[in-house]
Amino acid sequence: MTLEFRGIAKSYGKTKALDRLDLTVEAGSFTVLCGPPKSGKSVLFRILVGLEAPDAGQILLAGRDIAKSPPAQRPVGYVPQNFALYPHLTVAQNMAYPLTLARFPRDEIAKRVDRTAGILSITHLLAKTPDQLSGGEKQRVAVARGLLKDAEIFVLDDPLVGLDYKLRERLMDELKGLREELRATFLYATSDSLEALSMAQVLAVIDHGRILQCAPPAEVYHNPAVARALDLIGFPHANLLPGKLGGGQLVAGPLRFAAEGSGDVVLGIRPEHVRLGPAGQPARVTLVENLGGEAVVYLDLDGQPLTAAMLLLDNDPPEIDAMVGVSIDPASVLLFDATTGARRDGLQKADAHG
Ligand SMILES: Nc1ncnc2c1ncn2[C@@H]1O[C@H](COP(=O)(O)OP(=O)(O)OP(=O)(O)O)[C@@H](O)[C@H]1O
Repeated sequence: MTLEFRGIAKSYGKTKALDRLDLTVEAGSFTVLCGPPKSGKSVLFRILVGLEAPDAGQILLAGRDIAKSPPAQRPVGYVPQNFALYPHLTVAQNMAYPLTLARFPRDEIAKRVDRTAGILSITHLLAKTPDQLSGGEKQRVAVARGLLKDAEIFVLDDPLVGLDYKLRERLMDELKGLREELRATFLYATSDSLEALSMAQVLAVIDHGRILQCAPPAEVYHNPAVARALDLIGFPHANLLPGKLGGGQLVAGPLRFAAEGSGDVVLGIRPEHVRLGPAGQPARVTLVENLGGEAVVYLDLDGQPLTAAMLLLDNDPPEIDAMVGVSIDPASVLLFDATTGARRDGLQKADAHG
């Protein structure tokens, strides 16, 4: 069932949490909603689940508006951001709790608990109480509880936050497998753009209660629709520089490219497109983060800060304060309107002469 949010608005006093948000979630997709803290992810989810009512807008499920349906009648399973397990109940009882409340038959509950526990590899924990579990195990139980419902759509609000790297990787894999097994739509929120890029089939970028772009992750990464989407997705963060088009040139601080057009623009340059070598414009290295296989190199190019990412195949990263040559392929420069942030034509046909 396709899920469509249309014009969803929600304010708390003067805070606009959702600003006439539109989003279409394809049936059976793993859609990741990625945006900074306070961008409206949790509020959107609470509205979908029915814990809160929108001020305006529709939630269409297969074309039918469910915005006013009682929560229990919505085919939506929910893993909230701040889960709490009941300390006096066992894992099995914790998982079963929402179904017990909804007066499901006992044998049906037992069947579902066993099945979901099996999928999430927590069968051995079912008789334990929360105080006997590690942080990661508790999180897994909370996820399992949200997935127990017979639902078309499962909503997971930042379920891996706070877990260590290895556990996150494992749970990420399991969640992907789970979606295939349940044949349901997964809508997953995170503020970690690397997590979003690695998990999403479809990536919806949210900021200030609006969707900036909704597309496959590679499309968002390589073809951001607006400057803010480039800024939010990817790490290390993209370089965003103010520039001016005119007289056959694009000038951005010390950078110059041949270019058509006129007006104020913002240049977006991914760190991996800032090439370092003996040739090019001289820049001073201000900081180096050595990540093992690659390094993030922070530069000062004639007063313009610039971030470069370099693979460390056979070479060592440069030393702090060393002078390096910087070159940027004009075809990799993304251009945005300085006022609206909207994408403009790039420099594909131009030559750099920096
Ligand atoms: N019950 C509430 N009362 C008042 N303001 C609220 C309430 N719930 C959310 N907000 C505000 O709405 C905005 C969106 O919040 P929301 O929790 O959806 O952000 P989020 O994207 O989920 O952030 P995070 O990644 O930190 O969870 C924020 O400014 C938040 O302070």
